[in-house]
Amino acid sequence: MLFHVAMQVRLPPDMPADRADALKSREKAVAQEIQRQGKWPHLWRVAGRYANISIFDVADNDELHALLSSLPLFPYMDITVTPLAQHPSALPAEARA
Ligand SMILES: O=C(O)C[C@H]1C=CC(=O)O1
Repeated sequence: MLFHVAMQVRLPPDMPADRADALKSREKAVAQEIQRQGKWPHLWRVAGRYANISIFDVADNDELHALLSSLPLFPYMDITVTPLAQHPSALPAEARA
């Protein structure tokens, strides 16, 4: 199942820089491991914001929740999930230029 996921990071302004840096470093390692597993095929920065737009490819809602809640920044993110379904006008990838 594909999910569109929008994450807005909101670190507390008074969080010490070394704590924030450690969280971001751990976040990167976990995010890249999930990508290596093929479960996070798109990760895009939203220009001008500490936010991303992602596509997750997972078995079900429970797996998505497990992955999102495993992210070290999870307590500091507002996350909006949109389940994706097939569009009847969408060409299969192999039919596109
Ligand atoms: O920076 C972000 O958008 C938040 C989070 C998502 C992946 C990652 O490495 O950090």
